[in-house]
Amino acid sequence: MRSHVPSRIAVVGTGYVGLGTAGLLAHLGYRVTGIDIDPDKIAQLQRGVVPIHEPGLDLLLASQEDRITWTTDYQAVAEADVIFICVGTPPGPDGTPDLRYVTGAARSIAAYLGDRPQVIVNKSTVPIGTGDFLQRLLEDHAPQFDETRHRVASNPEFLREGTALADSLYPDRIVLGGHPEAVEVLARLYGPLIEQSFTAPQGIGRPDSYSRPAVVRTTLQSAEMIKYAANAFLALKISFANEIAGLCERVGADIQEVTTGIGLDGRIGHRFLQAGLGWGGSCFGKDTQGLISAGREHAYPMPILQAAIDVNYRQRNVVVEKLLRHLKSLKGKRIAVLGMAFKPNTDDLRDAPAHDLIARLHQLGATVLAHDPVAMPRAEREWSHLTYTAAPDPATALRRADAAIIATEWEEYALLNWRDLVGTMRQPLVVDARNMLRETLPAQVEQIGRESVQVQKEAVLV
Ligand SMILES: NC(=O)c1ccc[n+]([C@@H]2O[C@H](COP(=O)([O-])OP(=O)(O)OC[C@H]3O[C@@H](n4cnc5c(N)ncnc54)[C@H](O)[C@@H]3O)[C@@H](O)[C@H]2O)c1
Ligand SMILES: O=c1ccn([C@@H]2O[C@H](COP(=O)(O)OP(=O)(O)O[C@H]3O[C@H](CO)[C@@H](O)[C@H](O)[C@H]3O)[C@@H](O)[C@H]2O)c(=O)[nH]1
Repeated sequence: MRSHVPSRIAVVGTGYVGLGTAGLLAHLGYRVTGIDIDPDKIAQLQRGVVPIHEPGLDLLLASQEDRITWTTDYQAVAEADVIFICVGTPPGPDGTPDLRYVTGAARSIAAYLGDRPQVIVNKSTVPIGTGDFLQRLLEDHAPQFDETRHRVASNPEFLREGTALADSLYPDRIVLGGHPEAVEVLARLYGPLIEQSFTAPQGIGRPDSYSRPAVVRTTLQSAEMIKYAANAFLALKISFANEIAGLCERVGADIQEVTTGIGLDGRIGHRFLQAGLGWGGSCFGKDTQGLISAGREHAYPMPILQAAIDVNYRQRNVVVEKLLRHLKSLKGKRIAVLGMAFKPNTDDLRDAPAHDLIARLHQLGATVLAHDPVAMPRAEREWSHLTYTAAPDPATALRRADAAIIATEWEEYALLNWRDLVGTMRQPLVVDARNMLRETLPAQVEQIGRESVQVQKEAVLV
């Protein structure tokens, strides 16, 4: 295989990563086929309906409709120069990533590999060694397999939900692992991204300070490890902030001031030090567990990561403890939960802290009214096992509530007229579990890692 110039791309799996990848590559000028085994999802995409909430994605995909085809048929693999695997790798019961979707996708790809140079790229987050496993699987199952033509590569994805497009268009780095020829094909594919020579899509302009991504050319194993280690480190940083926050509350320090103070050290930085309800989502929990399970396989305990996980899930109880301190018992109490998605600007509910919060409040006898600006329809489908009443708006959730909990820092919650809304509550108690409120409230306001603010004090929360 010599490093050919790619033009046709197949993207296998049309979730958050697959849709982002398809939109990005089409925007860079490639012809893209998005393949998924879920016929409903493909039917929606064919009708121009984007099945997830991701700001700007619908506009981007609509602008590229001439370059992207959506299908359940793997036939397009035969014509593709580069095939991206973007399927899910959910955790199994012991935290080990379940590779059944990667294996399924690889077998389907194998059946259609052509007699031309092709790079098969893993974008899914996979255990270290999966690239080699994929190579062997293709060798065993692809009738046309030829290792001089067909190469496996790893190109981990670093996008965040809610800011997926900006993260994809203006990444800090592009990691390319595998045989140097395959890496070169991918470097050519990403040429316009590396050079930043594309026109910014509508509404997603280049950030002022941004210049170009770094390109990391490495082995399959190191690329796979970079992805896990990056997520583990970010998760660790958040748990560190939350652990320090707990002590701040006990010694009279203020976590917001403390993280500002430590973040100013260039070696530490401000990002991912926001204390609160802890991390959720489909990645941090899964990938920290995935790394620990890789360690277990090699009889290598990873106590720092285990501690980060323990601190994270303990954080979900901190909020309930704060409520109990004020209300004594939650039996018969009416509690408003604002925010259900694991973070703002997404409707993703995977491992969302609000889930555990709602379950615990109900278990303790409370009546829960929950609201989210976009995730409620999805919660109706995915959280049918939980007991709560969906509130059509924050005002309805707060009316006659004994307490309110802000579980997700949606901008619209910061913009609410809290003074008036607090007046409609049965008791003026707000647990701001994301430390987002900035105004003086006629209420008892509890934040994380900061002194609780009393009604009488009318203090300004900064
Ligand atoms: N969500 C994120 O923000 C994010 C960011 C970086 C990396 N990742 C990683 O990327 C991978 C995908 O994550 P996601 O959140 O996009 O997943 P997702 O669950 O949203 O989507 C996965 C898609 O793959 C499809 N699929 C499953 N088996 C298939 C097959 N054999 N052929 C074709 N399609 C198939 C599913 O129907 C689904 O639409 C995971 O490994 C994840 O850890 C996710
Ligand atoms: O200072 C912080 C930053 C984040 N969070 C929480 O952490 C979780 C994850 O947030 P974020 O990382 O912004 O979103 P994800 O979409 O989960 O993105 C992470 O996981 C993806 C999947 O692997 C990676 O691609 C990204 O680089 C990585 O940031 C959310 O619940 C946030 O509320 C905090 O509590 N404090």
